[in-house]
Amino acid sequence: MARLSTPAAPRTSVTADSGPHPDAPVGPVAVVASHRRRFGEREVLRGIDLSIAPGELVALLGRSGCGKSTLLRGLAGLDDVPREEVRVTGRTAVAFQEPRLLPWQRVQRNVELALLAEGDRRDRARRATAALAEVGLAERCDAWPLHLSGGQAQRVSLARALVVEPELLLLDEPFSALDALTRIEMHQLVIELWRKHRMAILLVTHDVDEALALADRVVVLDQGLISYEWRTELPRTERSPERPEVAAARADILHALGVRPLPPNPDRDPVTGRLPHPTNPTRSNR
Ligand SMILES: Nc1ncnc2c1ncn2[C@@H]1O[C@H](COP(=O)(O)OP(=O)(O)OP(=O)(O)O)[C@@H](O)[C@H]1O
Repeated sequence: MARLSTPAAPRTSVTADSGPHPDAPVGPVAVVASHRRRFGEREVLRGIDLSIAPGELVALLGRSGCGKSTLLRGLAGLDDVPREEVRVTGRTAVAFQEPRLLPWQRVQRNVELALLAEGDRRDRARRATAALAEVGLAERCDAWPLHLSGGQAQRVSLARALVVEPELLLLDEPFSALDALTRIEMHQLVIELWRKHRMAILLVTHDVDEALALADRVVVLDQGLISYEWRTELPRTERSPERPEVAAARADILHALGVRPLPPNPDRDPVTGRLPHPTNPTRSNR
């Protein structure tokens, strides 16, 4: 992975309710240009162009196997990609779908290990403690990973990513294995952390509603190419699914993903909207 050297300069806000840190560089934190990736005979990425601004929160949506994680791995420096195709400025950190904690190390040590090349032992411990407090786990520093709930383990994974103070945080479906309520709490936590630290985030997800609720920009990947983009400056508190522009974006994104809308019930009267007299009560309100 190549890193851009960019001059430090102030930058204007990219969103309605957050934006880059005042000290953030003026240029993009990541630039992907005509990026292709082949595994054997199969070309998984067929010419991706994507630029991520400092402080921007981008959601990457796509069907299973379309190449989302491949693109993320290239950005994270976990794949050998040509430097002219994938350039990243500053630090990156990744949180995956599985927390990937070392079970033989306590929570605190799992987070400290992300800093192995930095500072002295006391500094690493202090930063890990602070990161764990930020994700609400100050009390669990001495716990073993096996004693954590799924949501807690995912919080540790987030703390381990945050502790390196990334300019670009890469999240690869980090909420998909969580129950619905824990997922909502994690969404709120990610937004709080993002507002506070103002790093850019690339969130890989299958969940259209999660993407619409969290992102400034939703990018759809289809058959190795970006097929659709939606940008918004709507504050997150005003993105109810009923809002016409959100509903329209949802329909467009589903269309871009190849999901066809449910056809209207042919039994319903097109003028009155009423269904015929219910001979079968279980069908009466479909
Ligand atoms: N190291 C590899 N070697 C061979 N094939 C690979 C490798 N990594 C990924 N692939 C293939 O590339 C394709 C895209 O994989 P990728 O994991 O990027 O998809 P994805 O969109 O993230 O899928 P999912 O949503 O299911 O996680 C898949 O067909 C996968 O099998």
